[in-house]
Amino acid sequence: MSARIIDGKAFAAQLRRRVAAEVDRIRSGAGVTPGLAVVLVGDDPASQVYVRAKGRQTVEVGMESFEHRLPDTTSEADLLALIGRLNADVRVHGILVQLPLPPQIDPAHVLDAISPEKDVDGFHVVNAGRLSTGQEAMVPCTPLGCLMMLRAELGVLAGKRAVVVGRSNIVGKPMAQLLLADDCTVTIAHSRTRDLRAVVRSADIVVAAVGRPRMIPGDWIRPGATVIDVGINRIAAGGKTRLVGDVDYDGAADVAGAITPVPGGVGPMTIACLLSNTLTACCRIHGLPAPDLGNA
Ligand SMILES: Nc1nc(=O)c2c([nH]1)NC[C@@H]1CN(c3ccc(C(=O)N[C@@H](CCC(=O)O)C(=O)O)cc3)C=[N+]21
Repeated sequence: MSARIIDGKAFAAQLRRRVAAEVDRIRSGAGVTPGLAVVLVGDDPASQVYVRAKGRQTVEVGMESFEHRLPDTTSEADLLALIGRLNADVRVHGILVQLPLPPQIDPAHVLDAISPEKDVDGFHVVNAGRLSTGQEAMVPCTPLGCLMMLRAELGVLAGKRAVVVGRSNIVGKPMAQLLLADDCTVTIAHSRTRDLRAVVRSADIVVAAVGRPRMIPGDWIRPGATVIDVGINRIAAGGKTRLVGDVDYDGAADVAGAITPVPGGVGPMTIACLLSNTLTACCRIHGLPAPDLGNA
């Protein structure tokens, strides 16, 4: 066990304190209170836990929280109508529609209906395009949190070999764009990658975002590498359940230079970045200088 443990929980608490101070500043200075609307369709228990955590932390940093819980029979038209109202609501600066959505609703229609400047998830195609062309964007929360932890751990990332395992629109692809913008040499690996072990083994930075419990063994990690584990997988363990990442933590911690734990790594940073993005969105909407909280 030699790796430094990257304490995402402490990191997130620190980011929330900075967000809270900025919220205070713009409330007293400009008379504006940032507001975040979270929409949950259906009653998936894990989603309810996250939505509750988001609502609580939003209020804790001094923002307004608007929660909308809709039945899992909600039609796409009704959800789009709600998004239209939130787009027009001047108290709302950020809109998050919790994914996944029930099968009768096409997530692409929903994400495209959210006004890009209120798209604090950064999932709208306009924000994806802006990120990939180096323009000011709303950046997806999970990769943004990973980038902040990497910068804090390593300082300058330029020239590092980064391997992102996973090519999802919400983590893998935007993560690769952020690392590229920080001048890393980036490889995106996935289920069809040949000799994944050798590819991962070449990396100074490994970001694992596949959603398969412990699929990356410790002996794939280059000694001294920095490992960011995005996976949050619930597995059965002795009659109970526990959370594990996409990386075999115990094995990787023996060889890595630094590693994020699960839980307590990327997850808490995701929510803190959501609050940071809401503050950023609010500042942009009101023409206020957006604070630098280590954003992309
Ligand atoms: N539009 C949308 N945006 C999201 O950002 C989004 C989403 N939909 N759908 C679901 C996923 C999941 N997600 C998590 C956030 C924090 C933790 C988190 O803080 N986890 C704790 C553990 C919590 C536990 O014990 O269950 C940790 O890793 O330490 C986990 C998962 C955001 N998501």
